[in-house]
Amino acid sequence: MKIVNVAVGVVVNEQKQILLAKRAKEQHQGGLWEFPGGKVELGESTFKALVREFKEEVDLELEHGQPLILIEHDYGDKQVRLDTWLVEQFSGSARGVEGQEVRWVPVAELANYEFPAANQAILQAINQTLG
Ligand SMILES: Nc1nc2c([nH]c(=O)n2[C@@H]2O[C@H](COP(=O)(O)OP(=O)(O)OP(=O)(O)O)[C@@H](O)[C@H]2O)c(=O)[nH]1
Ligand SMILES: [Mg+2]
Repeated sequence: MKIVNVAVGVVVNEQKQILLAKRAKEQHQGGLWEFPGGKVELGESTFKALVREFKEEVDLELEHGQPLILIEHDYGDKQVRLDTWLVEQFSGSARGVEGQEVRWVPVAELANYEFPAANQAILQAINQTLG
């Protein structure tokens, strides 16, 4: 099966809160919380894809980021590679452009949210880096 390359952003604000968005019911892994992001297009760098997706989905301008963790996960119906970045430099104020719920969540409260299975490794990396 073809693997889907996804750019995922863990955006942290000055209060050490992380931006989450709720995936729409009809999307893959719908109804669960996610770190915003999306599919990398042909010829696009991961960070460029991340900048584009954050503007499209939550209206934030990302300025700088660093690689956090690369995860490959097989959902059975879909195989994904989540190239996950930590972003502390950004501007704008987050809103759900596609009508999705968005929320700034303190690192210590992330455990209260339901994520797709692939995200467990991201949560561990966040705890190790910011926790
Ligand atoms: N953005 C994002 N995608 C994730 C996360 N965890 C995870 O397994 N995924 C998976 O990564 C895949 C691609 O993400 P996406 O649906 O956001 O892609 P996209 O924005 O280009 O959306 P589209 O397919 O509606 O155009 C999905 O299969 C999704 O289930 C996460 O934390 N954030
Ligand atoms: Mg997306």
